[in-house]
Amino acid sequence: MAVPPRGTALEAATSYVLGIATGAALIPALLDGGLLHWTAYLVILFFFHQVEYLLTAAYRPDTLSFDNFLLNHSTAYHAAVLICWVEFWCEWWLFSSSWKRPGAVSAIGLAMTVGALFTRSLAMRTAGANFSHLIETEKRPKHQLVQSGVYRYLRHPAYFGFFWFSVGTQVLLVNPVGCMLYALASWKFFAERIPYEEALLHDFFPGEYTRYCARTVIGIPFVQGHAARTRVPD
Ligand SMILES: C[S@@+](CC[C@H](N)C(=O)[O-])C[C@H]1O[C@@H](n2cnc3c(N)ncnc32)[C@H](O)[C@@H]1O
Repeated sequence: MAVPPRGTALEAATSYVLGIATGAALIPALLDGGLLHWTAYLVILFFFHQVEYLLTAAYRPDTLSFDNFLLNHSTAYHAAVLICWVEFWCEWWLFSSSWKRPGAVSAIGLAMTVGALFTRSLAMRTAGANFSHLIETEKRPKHQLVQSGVYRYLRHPAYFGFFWFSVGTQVLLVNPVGCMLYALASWKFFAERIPYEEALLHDFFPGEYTRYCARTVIGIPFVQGHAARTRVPD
């Protein structure tokens, strides 16, 4: 089958059709096997990656590429996904009749992933053209500091959504090892990325970003922002 060119609407449409067709074919068999949580995980993961691409296509078509699916962003991500799949299937094989079954824990995980996906999508929509998957190191003339909507309360709603989504997927799968691994790996990633991004934003919007930081929270436990470089004007 011919592969559509990268970064085009045809590519997005093809992946949608393939994803939905494959998913639709698998879902009845998975549900018959009592794998409601695994099915929900696959569906929500599919939507997560699609939404990343489609919102970039809508608001930042200038940066659009296959990378915006966030499928190939790091080896660590692929390793984490592999470990969580291995954990799920080993535990399912051993404990499918007891604690590994879908129940209250997976319902909490599902609520976490849906809430986190919603928050991240809302952030991308609110930030619009000011959002980019790669941190911009030069201020574009049209770059404005977004302080409305979900950014009124959360300083990094997209990162907040990503962090809780990643942990939520492991709660949904009732993966104790995956929960710890994803929480630690995501935490480390954002504990390094957020201060770096904030240092740049202090430079882009001197004073204004400091005042904005003072009235907003990050929402990822124990992650600190970057202290202001400039004095807050009186
Ligand atoms: C991947 S986006 C993440 C945005 C934000 N940290 C969040 O979690 O919602 C990274 C880009 O967003 C920009 N950015 C972050 N916060 C912003 C804000 N409040 N207003 C405008 N641009 C922002 C940064 O300059 C960076 O290039």
